[in-house]
Amino acid sequence: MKVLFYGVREVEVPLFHELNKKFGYDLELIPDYLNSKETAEKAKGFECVVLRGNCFATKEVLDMYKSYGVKYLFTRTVGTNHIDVKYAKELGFKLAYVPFYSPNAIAELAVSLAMSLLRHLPYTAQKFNKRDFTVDKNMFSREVRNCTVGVIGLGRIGFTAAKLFKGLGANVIGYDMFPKTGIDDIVTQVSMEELVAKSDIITLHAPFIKENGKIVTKEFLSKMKENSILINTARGELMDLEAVVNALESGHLAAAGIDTIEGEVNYFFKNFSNDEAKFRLEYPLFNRLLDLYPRVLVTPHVGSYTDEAASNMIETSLENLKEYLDTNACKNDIKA
Ligand SMILES: O=C(O)CC[C@@H](O)C(=O)O
Repeated sequence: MKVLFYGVREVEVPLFHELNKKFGYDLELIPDYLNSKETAEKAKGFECVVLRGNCFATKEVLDMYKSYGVKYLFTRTVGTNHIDVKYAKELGFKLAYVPFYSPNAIAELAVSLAMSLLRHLPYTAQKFNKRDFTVDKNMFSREVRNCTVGVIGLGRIGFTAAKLFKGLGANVIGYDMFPKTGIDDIVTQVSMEELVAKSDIITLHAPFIKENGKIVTKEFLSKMKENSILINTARGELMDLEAVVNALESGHLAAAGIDTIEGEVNYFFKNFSNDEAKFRLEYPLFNRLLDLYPRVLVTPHVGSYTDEAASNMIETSLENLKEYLDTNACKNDIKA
């Protein structure tokens, strides 16, 4: 079976070949993201196509895939909001996703961003890089054990982040739309209002559900503690970016660590360093955010870019296909 994988990074290629040994598929690994007619055309001749985040399976793309004879449309991600699932089902595609992979990948990034900002590491490193070795009041830090960390979304990733913060000594509180059992020794579950009011660091680990709208709004930010830190390694759509930038610029928020931004497909994974002036004109809001460095750390959606997570995502996708081929069904089918 010929299988096309989009968005394959160089470091992943040996993993694909190793993990495919037990399946023996005919793999085509391409670095392109599915974001244009040209990239959709790359699926000609393949029965199975596997996407990643920022690969958009729109109605137009799905019609093209259908005409090419693609039967299996997978994503090697937890999130599925880049696929028009309803339309894909109508067209009869067999769908699958990766319901979980190493939760530590994302949770560790969230903790790293939070700790770097809490200890003012980017500020300090930037100053030292300019050969200024003086210590100033901006480097004075709170210790995380004297902080309350609020975790929004207590699924596998949120709970792993909670355990890591707890291990560092923080007081960890959490909120989930669907309260969890068996986690009370790690995280105290509270209402969203209480979490927002009490947290020194808030970290988002919820999926983006269009019908529920954004979590981090102007109102949410106004209720966050003065001098608190916001971390988002989940989905950019969860926050009103303009409101976040305003809260940072006004000084109400001390810092933010952000791995996902609404509309990130426009600039993540591309190099604008030779045309910064044009880039600034095109994306003024994103540039206002970037200009807040070193109080703001932005990373290009690399939460899952780790050895363990990449293996999990590839292996589960290959297994999903095997399950479909063996049984004509798959436990990781995407629900409409
Ligand atoms: O494909 C990626 O790079 C990230 C995917 C990640 O956000 C997910 O939903 O699993």
